[in-house]
Amino acid sequence: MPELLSQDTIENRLAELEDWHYRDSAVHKTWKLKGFLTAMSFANAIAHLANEADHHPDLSVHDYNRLTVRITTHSAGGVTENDLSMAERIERLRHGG
Ligand SMILES: C[C@H](O)[C@H](O)[C@H]1CNC2=NC(N)=NC(=O)C2=N1
Repeated sequence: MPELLSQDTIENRLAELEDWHYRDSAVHKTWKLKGFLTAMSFANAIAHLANEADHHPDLSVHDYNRLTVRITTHSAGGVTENDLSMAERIERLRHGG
């Protein structure tokens, strides 16, 4: 089972990523996209990535054009390397990496 990371470790890693925050035992970010379908498409792209990695974030398309992603490791009850790694992969996806 992946181990829980300390708040310091989590915050140091998130400092390398734009607009990601640590709260309530999870890392999360909200994007404002061009429109509803853009937000849905981005959510779907993340869903494919997540399924491949077998690590599944909470995804919420809300307020017309916003997507909120919340990532935690359910089996560990908090943030592990798997969550930070997924956040980094989502950023690369978003920036076409
Ligand atoms: C069997 C399978 O690997 C587990 O159920 C995985 C699936 N996806 C998961 N996703 C997340 N976010 N946390 C988990 O603990 C988790 N466990």
